[in-house]
Amino acid sequence: MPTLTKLYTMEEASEHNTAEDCWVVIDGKVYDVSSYLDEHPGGDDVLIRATGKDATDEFEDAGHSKDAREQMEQFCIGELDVAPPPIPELEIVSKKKDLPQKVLNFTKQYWFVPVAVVGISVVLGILFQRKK
Ligand code: HEM
Repeated sequence: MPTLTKLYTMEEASEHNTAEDCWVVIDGKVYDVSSYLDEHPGGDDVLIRATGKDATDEFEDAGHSKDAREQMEQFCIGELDVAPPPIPELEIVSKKKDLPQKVLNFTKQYWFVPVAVVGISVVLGILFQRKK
């Protein structure tokens, strides 16, 4: 049967940052080490200082033994929720929607072209009529 892993955000985990209630995040997993503070051979202060952030580097730097790594599993209470940030909504812009506005702008800009063509045609027409 699949086991459900509890997920915690870093914000949630970092709220547990005291000697009575101390969680650390190591390699994507969340550990409640409150009951272990007094027993930790490296001291309780290092654990309290390791709260509120990813303490993987500090944990690895201390060169923990295989024994220590096996021991830590009993304090694991869940995993870090690393949901990707939400993708900003894309605005769907319809090109067709802009078309009437574009036609209007074009017409406003070049209204004189058809007027000039008609004008010139009329003038030329009159001139031809006179020549006849
Ligand atoms: C559930 C988490 C942890 C467990 C079970 C644990 C366990 C242990 C154990 C058993 C030792 C003795 C040496 C060994 O066997 O490796 C130790 C030493 C030490 N630990 Fe941890 N530890 C934990 C987390 C951390 C974290 C997060 C840090 C650092 C921020 C840390 C820093 C140290 C240091 C500095 C030592 C002393 C090393 C030395 O004296 O050479 N530990 N730890």
